Amino acid sequence: MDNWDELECVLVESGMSSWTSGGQSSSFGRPTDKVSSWNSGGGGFGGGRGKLFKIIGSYWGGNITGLSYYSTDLKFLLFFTYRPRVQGRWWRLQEFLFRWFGGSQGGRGGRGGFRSADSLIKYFRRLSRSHNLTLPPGPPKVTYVPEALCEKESSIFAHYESGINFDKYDDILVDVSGSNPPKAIMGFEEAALCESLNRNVSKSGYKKPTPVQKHGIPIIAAGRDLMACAQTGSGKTAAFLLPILQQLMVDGVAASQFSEIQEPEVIIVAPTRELINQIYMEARKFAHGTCVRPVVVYGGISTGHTIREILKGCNVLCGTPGRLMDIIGRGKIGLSKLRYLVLDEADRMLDMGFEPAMRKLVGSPGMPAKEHRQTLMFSATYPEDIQKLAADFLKKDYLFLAVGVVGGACSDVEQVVVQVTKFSKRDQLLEVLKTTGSERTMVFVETKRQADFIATFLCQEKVNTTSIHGDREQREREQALGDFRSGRCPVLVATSVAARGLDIKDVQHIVNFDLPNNIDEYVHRIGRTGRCGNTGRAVCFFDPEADSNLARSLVKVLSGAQQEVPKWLEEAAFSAHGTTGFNPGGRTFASTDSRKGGSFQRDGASHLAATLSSGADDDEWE
Ligand SMILES: Nc1ncnc2c1ncn2[C@@H]1O[C@H](COP(=O)(O)OP(=O)(O)OP(=O)(O)O)[C@@H](O)[C@H]1O
Repeated sequence: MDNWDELECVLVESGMSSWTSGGQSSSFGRPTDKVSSWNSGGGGFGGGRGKLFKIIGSYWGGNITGLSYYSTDLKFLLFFTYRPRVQGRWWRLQEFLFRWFGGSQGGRGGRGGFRSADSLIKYFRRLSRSHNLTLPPGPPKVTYVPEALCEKESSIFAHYESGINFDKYDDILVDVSGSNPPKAIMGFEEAALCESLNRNVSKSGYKKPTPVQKHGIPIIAAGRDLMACAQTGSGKTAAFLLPILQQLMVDGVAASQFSEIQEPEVIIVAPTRELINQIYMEARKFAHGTCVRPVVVYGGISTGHTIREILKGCNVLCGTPGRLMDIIGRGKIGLSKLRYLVLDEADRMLDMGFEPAMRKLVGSPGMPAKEHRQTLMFSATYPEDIQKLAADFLKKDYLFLAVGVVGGACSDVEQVVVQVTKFSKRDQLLEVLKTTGSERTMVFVETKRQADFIATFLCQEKVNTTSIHGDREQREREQALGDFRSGRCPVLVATSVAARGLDIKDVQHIVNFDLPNNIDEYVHRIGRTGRCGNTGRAVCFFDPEADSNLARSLVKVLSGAQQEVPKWLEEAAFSAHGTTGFNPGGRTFASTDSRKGGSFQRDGASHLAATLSSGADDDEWE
């Protein structure tokens, strides 16, 4: 039952016919006859009462991925969600059931009378116990092992050049709040890095630090906790890796190859497999030729392989939350030596989906209390409610570093908003792609199904396209990213799984085919281009029927990044009620540290609503 540790199940009485016929019409999705690869063996699972369950298909709606089981005796549907607490699906499932059973939204009648989703769930739990149901076996073992990495220096230090606007970083306003911040450095030489780190920095093509590095490196080196916010593509990764590696070098760590339990000094977490892998590659690059050994763990690859890698020695453990907690739970990782905990894309790591996992991580046996470790958080966006929550993880005197406007889009990205209708989008996408030619373009859509659909459509139109989303196997995801990086497929259709952190050379265009529900997600998506002083272009399809809730925040992001705001969008914004607020600071820089109660205002409840309704992305994340 190992794989089902985090699993919850619920029974839904009757309603079978509507499900099998696909007639269910909840806004949360609909059942399909798609059966996940690991359960395609069909039904006949032995339940508490023998042959009770038969798989009728996998339920994957907009927000939940789960499985449906049908009990012929009991006339029940049984839903499972895989690692729901980690991935935030559980809440959605509750909400779905609540509505379905006559909760706040009325719904399908059914039992009704439940005062809360909680009481509904309690009822299902009791029901499940009274029928002595047992869970089916978990998914089969994942056997995928990624190709061994190339050890050639030319590959380790491969990088792209910073762009013409790199020096413009010097003009960005920076605000450090909190007591006694250390002085910023002006060049890498002031960072007092050891020889091997200095060598690796210059082999990476870094000549001078970006603002987040100028301020972040001395703050971390001074042992302070940090919440840092800087625009996409401005070098946050090196801002935390360099001072951490430097300290490890000073203290002289060496990964032990002979221990059954590895005790890393550093844990870095990030929300997606591809991003954590990229952070690992950066750590490997900067640690090249030193005694520090980084290791990466994430879902979709063989656990045995992962454990073998860890047991070769591990100082810096990079992981996605699910696999990280799994490995810690298996007793392969001891936490007592941990000195640094880094949350990249920290606002994502602390929102509804991941917060429980992060709390579990910091509450794990042996994990040093926050007073005895250094906790570092980085992102380009920081909703105020998340900032408040983040403070739980940080020492009281943490520093808040804001480079530019918190949540602001990178001004090196030209943003164009095009008014569309649901039905004109595909043709308009083809029009856009005619102008981009073979230049690398990422097309963001809202659901996995849509990603498959659009990728297939583009292939039929003879556009070399690949796709990445959470339903693809890890091997396929890596292949897709590889094909896109190499230019074999210059168009990548992606869900929000690729919105954050990915740093891919020469991505010149972003198309928001579907707008996300959350403006922060938009900022991250368009930040896949215009990185490190380079310029890029982002086209956004705006369907007034579907996207009006984003109009106001979009106008604010556009004007904050000195972009042209179309008149029709301004009008739409004027008449619409935005679901998400956005720092209206725009031209004048304003303090954005929530402790100051500064001018940065976001309606906490509405952010929550936006997070909860944020499309299909939740089961995309690790
Ligand atoms: N000082 C520097 N000089 C030159 N290149 C740099 C420097 N710092 C970082 N880079 C490069 O800039 C690119 C973007 O850096 P990075 O991925 O760390 O940005 P980020 O701020 O984490 O972005 P995101 O918010 O999208 O995660 C990388 O290719 C990185 O190697």
